[in-house]
Amino acid sequence: MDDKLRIDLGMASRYDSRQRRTVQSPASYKPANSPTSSTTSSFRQVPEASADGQSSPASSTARGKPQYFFPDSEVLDADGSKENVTVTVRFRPLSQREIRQGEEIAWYADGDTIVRSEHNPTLAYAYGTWYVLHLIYRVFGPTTTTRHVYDVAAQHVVGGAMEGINGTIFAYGVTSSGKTHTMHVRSQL
Ligand SMILES: Nc1ncnc2c1ncn2[C@@H]1O[C@H](COP(=O)(O)OP(=O)(O)OP(=O)(O)O)[C@@H](O)[C@H]1O
Repeated sequence: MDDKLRIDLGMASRYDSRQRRTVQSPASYKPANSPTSSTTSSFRQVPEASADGQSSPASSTARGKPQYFFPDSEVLDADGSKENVTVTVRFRPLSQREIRQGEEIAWYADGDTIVRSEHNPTLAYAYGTWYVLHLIYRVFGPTTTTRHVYDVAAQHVVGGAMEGINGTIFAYGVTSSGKTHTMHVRSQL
């Protein structure tokens, strides 16, 4: 990743705790080719492979045997309306130090849903683009307040938790990309 790309990726997910009963503990998840175990989304149960490599019917799965769940792309809408995991991208402004050092913006928020390369405008990630297996939901520019990011990207997950719906919000990005600022700093809302 370009070291001048200053983005902070937040991912929020929610799902009804009633569905949770059908899912094994995280240790038994086996997401297909997922770069991170925390990017769980909607899952479909895949018939467990028998010892000879053939799939056995789900109904023959013995109690206590591990069950594996894979991301099910079929449940995802192009508009993300059925997606339980969303990715939001937040750009922070260049710091004074970076400005002094002559660093430049490499990527920017082009509207609410597009991340575009400053150097190659034809290169962009747009709403609906798969990014680390999930859909970019919203893109926030450097003037966006943390309060607004929270309202758009996180409040519904927090509200869901109050109603008993499991949810996770986390931020990831390179060092100094703004994870703590986004997730923690109340005084800078
Ligand atoms: N949206 C923003 N607007 C203004 N300043 C910001 C913004 N995001 C981050 N900063 C500033 O950038 C610096 C780095 O941010 P922060 O500490 O949140 O990064 P981090 O991703 O948590 O870093 P690390 O991974 O090293 O812990 C801080 O000084 C912070 O105040």
